[in-house]
Amino acid sequence: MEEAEELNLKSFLKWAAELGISDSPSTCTTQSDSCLGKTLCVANFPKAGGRGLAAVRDIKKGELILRVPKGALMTSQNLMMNDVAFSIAVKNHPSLSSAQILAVGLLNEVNKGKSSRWWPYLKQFPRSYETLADFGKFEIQALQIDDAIWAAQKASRKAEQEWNEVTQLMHELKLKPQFLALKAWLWASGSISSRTMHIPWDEAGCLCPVGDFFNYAAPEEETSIYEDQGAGKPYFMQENSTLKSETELDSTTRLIDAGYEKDVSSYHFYARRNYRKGDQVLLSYGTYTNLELLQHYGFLLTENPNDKAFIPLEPDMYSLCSWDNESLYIHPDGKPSFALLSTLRFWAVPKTSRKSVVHLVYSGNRLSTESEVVAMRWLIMKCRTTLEVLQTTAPEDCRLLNILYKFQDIHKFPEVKEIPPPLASELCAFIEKNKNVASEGICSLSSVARRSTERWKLAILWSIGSLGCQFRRAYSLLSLNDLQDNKGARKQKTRKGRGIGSGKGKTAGRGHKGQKARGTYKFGFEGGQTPLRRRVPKRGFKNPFSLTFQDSGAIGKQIEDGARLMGRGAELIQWPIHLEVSRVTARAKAAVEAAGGSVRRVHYNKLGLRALLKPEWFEKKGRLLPRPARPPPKLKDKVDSIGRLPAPTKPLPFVVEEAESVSAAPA
Ligand SMILES: C[S@@+](CC[C@H](N)C(=O)[O-])C[C@H]1O[C@@H](n2cnc3c(N)ncnc32)[C@H](O)[C@@H]1O
Repeated sequence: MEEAEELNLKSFLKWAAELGISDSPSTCTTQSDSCLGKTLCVANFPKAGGRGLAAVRDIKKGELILRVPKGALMTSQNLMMNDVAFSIAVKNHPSLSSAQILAVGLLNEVNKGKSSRWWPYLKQFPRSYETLADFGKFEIQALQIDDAIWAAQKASRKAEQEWNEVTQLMHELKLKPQFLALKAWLWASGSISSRTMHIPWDEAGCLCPVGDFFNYAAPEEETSIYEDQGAGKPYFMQENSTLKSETELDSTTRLIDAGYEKDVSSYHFYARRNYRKGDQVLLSYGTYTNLELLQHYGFLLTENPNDKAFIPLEPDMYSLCSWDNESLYIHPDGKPSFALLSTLRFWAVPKTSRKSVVHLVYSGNRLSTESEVVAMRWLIMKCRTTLEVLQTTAPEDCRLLNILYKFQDIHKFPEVKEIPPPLASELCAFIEKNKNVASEGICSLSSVARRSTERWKLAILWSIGSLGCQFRRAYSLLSLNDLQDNKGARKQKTRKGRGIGSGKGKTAGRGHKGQKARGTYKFGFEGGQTPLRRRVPKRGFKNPFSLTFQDSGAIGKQIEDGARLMGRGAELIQWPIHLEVSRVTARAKAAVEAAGGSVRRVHYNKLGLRALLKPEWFEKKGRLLPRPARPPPKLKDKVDSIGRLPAPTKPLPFVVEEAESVSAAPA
């Protein structure tokens, strides 16, 4: 820092301390020489915003690091209160916006020079800005992309129009001729655009001494959630929002890093994260794309997580899209936004099936690999055509950037042959127009030309860094598992035996006669050799005549081949009971007979058992009940009688009639 600048800064910090600005609000600093030094100090960060504020000690997240009282804020209200002439003049121009009034008020104070109470502060303002409104025609064209060119043209048109609107007021205030010029107006409106902070009572905001020394860092994710809800503005920048007091929000849950606090009538700045001694302390002005940063603040971030490259759709796609154009963009990593992706997925499915997939698309689902590939191919093609229409390629832009850096660093002009052809004519014209040749033949750039190169560099940086990267990254959207064959790369399957015209119609490529021509053979046939099922010896035996009896405790379970009475619990039988079962064990029989009862082994075959247990089945089918089957000779000794069908309703007459029934049974 030069000596004069250092002195100016010193006197500014003293002036600020007198107004009550302090970086240690909790300690009393009435007679201090500087408002800074306890928590923050002014430092230079060439790679991150130039002049900024650094931590002089370790700072914890959420700590209050700077307090600016209301009286120290430069607002239209404040300016009018201290200048009656300005206040009267403004009242005669009710159509002016609050930002215009603040900008005129700023010029009015500059016009007063040293007699202005804000003079120490005004000397800290930059001499010029690089916002889009300051871009000349040449620099605007260097942006290359239509949207950006249009935004820059609109910004400079708006600035000119606002200047025309305030000229009358500036004349009434009798400003010096240099402050009536467009250049002065651009400076004033650039200051308002890039240095003001939000206050709830004035849309134009306020100029906040020392507070406007904080450089910018993009908001972190949790902050942006809240910002999204406020349509792109951080919470503290939204209208009607008053900052919650320190007591309402504890330091760790604080969502914002600066804001006006009504209850203490001051602007407060909080640390958004932990800082080590010497770190630059940064502030989030809001969520901005690089083009918006360029438009409002005149700088770009090399890594901006909030950057967007907007994608215009084809006319037929807009009818399928319910999102506004603002949400159709590519992220810095090249991935499409949710709105863009779902619109493309919807467009990629055939018209007839769109109705059935609409809910899937809007819940973020992939529909099919084919539609995904179609959507991504369209996006890649769009990015490619956007890049192809640019006048210069990325490597050419990089070369040009190098040349422009050389301009400033060593004041040496490149040989024309070093310059890539598409740029040569522009660059040569620029050099010719702007070079100053000193007596020894050494060339240098005028200060105007140097500022112009600054903006030119920003325009190129934007087009290669911000926009180009996103479009180029979009190429890598397709992953390996999305790959598929080109059309025609797969041969159609030969359809055999479908007409002689195909050449494979008559014998279908199988030749004449024989097993191969007929082509059908038994399952397991191995061409005549001993088949596997005969080569391997049999193991085990399954008796197809075996019967499975449930034991008599299984009454209620499904009975398969009959019921067998077992001896378990035989001691419990104390009354005479007469039983018919399929089989009985000796112990069970002895127990039943000991109690005076009897057990008889009755033979039913499977069908008979079914008729015994489920006679209704036969009735339902309209079939007659079968006749009871006789036991096979092998089982003759194992049964006492054949069963009876239908099921007996009365107890069997034992003892006397038994002999008769046996003799009546067929042999
Ligand atoms: C509120 S002022 C911050 C202090 C400013 N550096 C100064 O010296 O007065 C905003 C301006 O600082 C610069 N700036 C802030 N953050 C920046 C960053 N991260 N990278 C580059 N420039 C930045 C831009 O020129 C912007 O217009």
